[in-house]
Amino acid sequence: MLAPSRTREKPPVPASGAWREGDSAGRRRFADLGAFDLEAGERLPAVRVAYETWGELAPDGSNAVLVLHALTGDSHVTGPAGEGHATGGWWEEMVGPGRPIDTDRYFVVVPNVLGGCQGTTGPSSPAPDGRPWGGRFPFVTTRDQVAVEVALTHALGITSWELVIGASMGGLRVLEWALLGPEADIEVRNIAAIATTAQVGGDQIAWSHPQLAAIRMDPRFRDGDYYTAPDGEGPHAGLSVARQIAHTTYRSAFELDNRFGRLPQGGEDPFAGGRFAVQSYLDHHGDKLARRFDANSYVVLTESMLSHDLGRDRGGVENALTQITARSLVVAVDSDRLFPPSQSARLVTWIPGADPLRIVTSDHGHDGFLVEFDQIGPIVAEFLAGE
Ligand SMILES: CC(=O)SCCNC(=O)CCNC(=O)[C@H](O)C(C)(C)COP(=O)(O)OP(=O)(O)OC[C@H]1O[C@@H](n2cnc3c(N)ncnc32)[C@H](O)[C@@H]1OP(=O)(O)O
Ligand SMILES: N[C@@H](CCO)C(=O)O
Repeated sequence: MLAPSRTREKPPVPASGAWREGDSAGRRRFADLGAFDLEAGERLPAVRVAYETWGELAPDGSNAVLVLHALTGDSHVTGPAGEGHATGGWWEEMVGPGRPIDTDRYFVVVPNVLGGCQGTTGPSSPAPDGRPWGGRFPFVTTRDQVAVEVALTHALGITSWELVIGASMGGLRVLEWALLGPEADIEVRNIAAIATTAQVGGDQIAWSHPQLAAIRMDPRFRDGDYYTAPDGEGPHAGLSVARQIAHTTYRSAFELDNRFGRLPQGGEDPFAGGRFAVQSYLDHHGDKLARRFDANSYVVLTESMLSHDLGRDRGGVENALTQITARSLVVAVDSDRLFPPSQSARLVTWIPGADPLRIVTSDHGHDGFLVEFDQIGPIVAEFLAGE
């Protein structure tokens, strides 16, 4: 895991003049933030962040909201497909004019995460020698990802966040933000941590293990250096299998049994080489991700999630949680078997003054945060209104 851990005294703030705003692509804009020393000891000599914004920053800077996406999400939290985006926003019902995170009122910023494949520096970005980083891309932690988001915040001239909100892997960063933001002189007034945890545990590491193996064992993975492979092919099969394993954990056993049960897929016969419908469903989600996501980023981001331990170098999880000063909302999905409600309850127990745990009722498991807008929307709106 991590090389000898060292506590960063302050997240890196680029020296004056190191930051410059880059060009844009569609709605996305780019910020070049300079070099970053990573928690595990390596250095990224040049970090670029792709981000999108909605709304206007108030003259006193008091209305900024940071939305942090999950594993395969991106900066396109709302808005139509097109302008560089293959799909519409992944939290369309949550962010926009008159929606729970109201862009008529708030200035909403959504960065793409460090290590991803949507414009922020990641394994497919060029290394200093001009070739893609590929398998040479360094190990990054949740804290490194937040350190980059802290630098983006400074670069945008934002000194306080009214709300930092995210689910799943986004929620991991929300919790780090609650501690690293104030250390970097950025006020974090409210946090909303949805379907997430303070410390990735044995069950989550276990589910990740065969996903990482599926990608690495694909002969087309080539130790991560497949971008320039002669046949132009990457480890799509391995990535698809990884997604199928993950997707099973994103949905509930109840849903899979009741929605698909033992139904065969279309005209296929499962006893004669055909598939059950649930197998076809997983094939579909696996193939769809393999067409839109980079396998190296999947590996880097999965490993960054495994690094997540809010208590590392902070005297343990509970001690770390007690240092959170933001007003805090914690939301769990009752059928989430990946980030179970017990892990959310732990947050509420130890974050001083946290609102009572809000439980979303859903058959859809962890993915409830992407489905149950009728419940999550009012919960977030009520939390913001209650400030
Ligand atoms: C913050 C972020 O995480 S952003 C990333 C979010 N997006 C993703 O994760 C992309 C993957 N998609 C999903 O996980 C889900 O579609 C969600 C969570 C977005 C929405 O959940 P639901 O509305 O319940 O969708 P569901 O799980 O039923 O999947 C629907 C898809 O499965 C397909 N499907 C359903 N049954 C079958 C079957 N038997 N065989 C093949 N395909 C099937 C549907 O045709 C549909 O395909 P499409 O998405 O290409 O149109
Ligand atoms: N569907 C979500 C699940 C992980 O939270 C994603 O792909 O990011």
